Amino acid sequence: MPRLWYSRYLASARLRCRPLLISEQYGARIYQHLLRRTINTEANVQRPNDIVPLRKQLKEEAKRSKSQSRNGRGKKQVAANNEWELTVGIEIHAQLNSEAKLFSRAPTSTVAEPNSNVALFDLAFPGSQPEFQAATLLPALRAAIALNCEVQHTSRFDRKHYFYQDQPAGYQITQYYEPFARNGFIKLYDYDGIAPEDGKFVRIDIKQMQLEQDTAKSHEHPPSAHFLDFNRVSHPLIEIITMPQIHSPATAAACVRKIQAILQATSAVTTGMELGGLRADVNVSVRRRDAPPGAGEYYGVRGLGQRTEIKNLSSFKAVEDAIIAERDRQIRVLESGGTVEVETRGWSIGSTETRKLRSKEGEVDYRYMPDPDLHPLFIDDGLVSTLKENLPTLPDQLLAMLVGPMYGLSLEDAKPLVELDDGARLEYYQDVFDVLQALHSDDRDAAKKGLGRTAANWVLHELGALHTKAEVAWHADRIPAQTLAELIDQLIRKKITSSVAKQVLVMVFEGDQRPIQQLLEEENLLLRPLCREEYIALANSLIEENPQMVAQIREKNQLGKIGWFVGQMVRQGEKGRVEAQRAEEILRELILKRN
Ligand SMILES: Nc1ncnc2c1ncn2[C@@H]1O[C@H](COP(=O)(O)OP(=O)(O)OP(=O)(O)O)[C@@H](O)[C@H]1O
Ligand SMILES: [Mg+2]
Ligand SMILES: [Mg+2]
Repeated sequence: MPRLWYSRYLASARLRCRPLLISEQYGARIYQHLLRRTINTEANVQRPNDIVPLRKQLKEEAKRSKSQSRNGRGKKQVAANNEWELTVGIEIHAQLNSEAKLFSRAPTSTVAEPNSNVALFDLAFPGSQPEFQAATLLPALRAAIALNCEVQHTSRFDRKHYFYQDQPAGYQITQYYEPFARNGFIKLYDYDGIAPEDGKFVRIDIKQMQLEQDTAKSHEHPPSAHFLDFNRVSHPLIEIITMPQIHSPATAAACVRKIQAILQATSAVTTGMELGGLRADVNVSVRRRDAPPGAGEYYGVRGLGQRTEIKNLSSFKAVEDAIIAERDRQIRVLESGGTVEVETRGWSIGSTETRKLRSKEGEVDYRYMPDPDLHPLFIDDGLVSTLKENLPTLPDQLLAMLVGPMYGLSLEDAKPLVELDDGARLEYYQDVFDVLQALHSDDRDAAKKGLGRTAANWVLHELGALHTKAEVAWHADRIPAQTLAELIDQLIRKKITSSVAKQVLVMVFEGDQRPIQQLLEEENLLLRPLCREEYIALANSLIEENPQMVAQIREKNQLGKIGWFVGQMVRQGEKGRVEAQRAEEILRELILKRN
């Protein structure tokens, strides 16, 4: 057992919140007692400096897994899939988008100084009582409705007992016997990234959703110290439990990804997996396809193999990789005549093996019991139907809209727009599109058709690439939607060339604040089109200088080389005056039509 710095870290806590349901006088006494015990806090709190940022860990993990698949892991997987059936059920814990904690009025901010958002109840001070914060129910209900669950009229809170330093009360309050939502489902399509063997569509049932408290955050300081930050204690969570109906690692990852997208679309959560707002436990079992059904059963699903559970996965890739590793481990155990033990296992980013955390003997008996301090939760049907009517558009509906006639996008462009930057990219895209549409309000339908696709190309690829190159996170304010739309408009109206548009985009991205029209005029970038004769003269001089290339195009039909000539014309022509499309037309005429 590591030595705990529990009391010292706790002593640095500043209790900003009022104690709940206990007298002011009592609360004030405890508060003063805590302050008196404060010991040189800043000096004592060591910050971890050896922790590698998650993004970096994920990048390294991706590199490693690439080289692993090059080493032939893929082949083994196919062989394993033929003989053995994998079964997976997932438990997802998601932090709700709520200002208050589940049972106290302490704020839920995740960026605050450690131990600054803590009420006495969160620390299980004697005499403090839970006070259910009804507002936390709204994001939970939006999530349940979006996941097609039946919201229960009555649900209750239970205590799940275990002793660990991240849980000051010695129990977690959860909804074990009577959860607030049951019998939901999620639909996964091929475009969600499900495994090819799952075809175009699978439906995964959701057994239930329950409300529960989060635990404190432990900061490990090897070799023997743990610091505890109680800000996260009692942050409201929902646990979403799927039925054991997933049969491939890719589909499991797609399921978690889609649940996250739905939770984000309904503002049920504020952050996703990368920022720790969502964690997944995966339960894995295997069974031989040609053997009699196994003895395992889970709520009506029979014939399952023995499951193990891998806790606390914090990326979609980790979900997929941990399942692959655990499936392969179980197959190896069974093929060598062993049995799969009931176990809780762990997974580290970049690893190739799951590791045992505790076996059945080590499993905790949670001694569930109804919480005597909390009323049952009664949820009114009227509230559920109001929320249902006002539910935001869900990812599948958004995709359908983006590939539909109004925006006309390909699925390849629509998917990242929906998924990137927690919806901020899509919002920006729609703003750009709206301005463009307004600028073209007098065009006929046919002319308007390309607007959606052009805007997507600039938002996703051109502007996206600038962010990537500058290694900065997406920021919608960097180029206001109105400005980008005006720039695209100049391009569509052929007042500038596409290389000028890209050049201007970089200028604005780097801070040029001039309105687009003014910038184009002052920098002399507006297109003064060449006449046909000028294009022909330019093209002819290039054709004469490069007879071999011309011969290759004419004789070997190497049409791709026309692109090279186009590039040369754009470069050699007066700055910003040569339009690529027009140049290609002329080149094709001069080079090809002679034959
Ligand atoms: N044999 C099996 N193979 C694969 N998955 C299974 C199997 N049996 C059950 N599961 C999955 O395991 C999960 C069990 O979650 P549940 O919350 O009901 O229990 P738990 O894991 O014991 O509880 P907790 O981890 O919350 O303390 C479900 O997602 C279910 O689909
Ligand atoms: Mg569970
Ligand atoms: Mg579990």
